[in-house]
Amino acid sequence: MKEKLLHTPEGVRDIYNSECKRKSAVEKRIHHILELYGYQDIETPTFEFFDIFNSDTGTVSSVEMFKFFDRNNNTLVLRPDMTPSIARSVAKYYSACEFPLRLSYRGNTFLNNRSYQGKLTEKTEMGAELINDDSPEADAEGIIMMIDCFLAAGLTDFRIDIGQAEFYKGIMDALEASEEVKEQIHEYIENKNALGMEILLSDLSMKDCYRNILLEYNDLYGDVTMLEKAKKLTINPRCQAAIARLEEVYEVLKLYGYEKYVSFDLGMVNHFDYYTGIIFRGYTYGTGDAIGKGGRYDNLLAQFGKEASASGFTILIDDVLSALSRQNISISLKEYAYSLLLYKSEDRQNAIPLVVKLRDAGVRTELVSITEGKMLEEYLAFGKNQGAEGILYLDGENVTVYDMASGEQETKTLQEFREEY
Ligand SMILES: N[C@@H](Cc1c[nH]c[nH+]1)C(=O)O
Repeated sequence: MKEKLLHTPEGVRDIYNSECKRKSAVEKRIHHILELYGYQDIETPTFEFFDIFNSDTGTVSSVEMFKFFDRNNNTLVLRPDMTPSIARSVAKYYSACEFPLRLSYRGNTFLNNRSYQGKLTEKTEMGAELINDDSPEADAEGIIMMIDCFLAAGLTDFRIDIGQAEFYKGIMDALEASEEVKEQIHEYIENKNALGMEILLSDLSMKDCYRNILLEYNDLYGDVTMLEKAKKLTINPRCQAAIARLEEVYEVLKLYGYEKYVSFDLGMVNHFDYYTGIIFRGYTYGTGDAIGKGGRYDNLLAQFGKEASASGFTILIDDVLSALSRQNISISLKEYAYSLLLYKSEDRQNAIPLVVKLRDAGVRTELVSITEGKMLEEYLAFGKNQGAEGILYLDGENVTVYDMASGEQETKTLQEFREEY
């Protein structure tokens, strides 16, 4: 029975000790980037009414959500996606604002999928949304920030793939085919199944320009030169405009010197229906799935009563962390330098002013009273395991400093020690 009490449900887990420290360090760095671009923090609730995420929103499908009821029988869901919550909140609190609004967030999202290959159903996301700006610069800003966030986290080898929801929609809306056929086409594009597409199209009559583009879909991937090729394949004005937009975004990326990080993928299929323009995903080695996702969603806020353009992205923090460990990239925890101050209860009147002084000086210090019957060595081992860089031991009028990295120790009088800090 006791043993069972120690388990967590499938798909969720504890994050503790050094892993938790690494996670906080990465979050801190990413947050710094979001702040540098002028984004302001916002918090929304962990659960919301089901309607915020219903099928009109175009987010995760209903079966993938954790649902429950409140005492008035309203259906609630653990948020599966941060973006609709931000859209709801903006429509409510910034309804009259017409200027660019930059909001950033950190929060956990929940997907009720079968957890396979150790995939988690609870994920920590950090992201940013830019509302009331429909410019190519705004599209580019999300991509540029995602790159800066990856760099700040310590990744060096990553790639951002950029697609266009409008390009795909341009073709699909112009295509005279049944919904069933369109769904099949969607699936073949998503799975990059060129043979399936060829067989499907051989039985269908359609304009050559659409047939050609569907047959070439798998090859609509690569650097900016691929866009030239795609432009020649279609005269559809929506598709042309969609490509022109990508070219404009590319120009902005070049001004930042960030074009080296990006590739274009017109075969990228929206994972959410709310996207209306550019879509992008960040990939690195050591994780199969994207570690960052984003795009433009100009119709979502209208669902909550505010007509406003919007774009943004999110970074999957847990996946960034596992990529960093698989790539053997260590995260310096220097900014988290910390120590333990050990004292015996009879020295409390000296220990408290001392710990206050240390904290005032910016040293992160845990105050630990030594339990009778326990050995100092046991505490030193515990502190080392906790990642403490230094341990102080207050014993009457003396303070001994143990340097955990070098193993050296030095004893000073309390007076001498106070004068140093
Ligand atoms: N919420 C999206 C990412 C995003 C943020 N803003 C725009 N898109 C996702 O989870 O995939």
